[in-house]
Amino acid sequence: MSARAAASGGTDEGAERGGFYEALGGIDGLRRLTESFYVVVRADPLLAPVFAHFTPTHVEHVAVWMSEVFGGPAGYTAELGGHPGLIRNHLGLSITEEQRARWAELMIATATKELPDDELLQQRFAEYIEWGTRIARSVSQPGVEPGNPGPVPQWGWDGLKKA
Ligand code: HEM
Repeated sequence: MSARAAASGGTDEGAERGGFYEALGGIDGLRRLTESFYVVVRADPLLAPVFAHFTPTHVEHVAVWMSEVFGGPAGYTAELGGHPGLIRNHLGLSITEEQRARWAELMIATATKELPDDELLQQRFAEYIEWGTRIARSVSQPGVEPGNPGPVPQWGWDGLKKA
């Protein structure tokens, strides 16, 4: 194990692979992913009605959010309300488990087409999506008072980084 990995309590994996955000292809890679994803979502009978008020900025904002989560620039915190802003976007949507699971399934399937063909990268990305969609669903239920969710979560080669 490298000194850097040992110091952070992680494994060698991240230290040897470079940044997770860079490996994803940076903002361009994430824009390709979100653009493709929402084409599929809007053709999906279960999800199309959920995204009836869809706007093109939605695609860009999801790419900016993911960039920050995966170690890129902190644009969502700087300009789009940070973690509380992301939570606010989902309040009151009453996302069902079926809708959450479909969203996750379509995003993970799109990632296999649009993101690099790297097993660990695809696995960590899928884990983030399973984790993040559960939070989106949970805060979307009626009557939820979000409180302070803290800073934007950080996700990398070792999964969720401890704050
Ligand atoms: C990792 C999981 C998720 C992430 C990162 C995410 C990200 C985002 C972001 C960044 C926005 C704001 C877009 C904007 O500013 O226009 C947003 C809005 C929205 N999300 Fe999510 N989302 C997730 C999961 C879900 C799921 C599972 C659903 C439903 C099945 C969902 C439904 C929506 C809807 C309907 C909006 C638009 C709300 C509105 O503006 O009226 N999201 N999401």
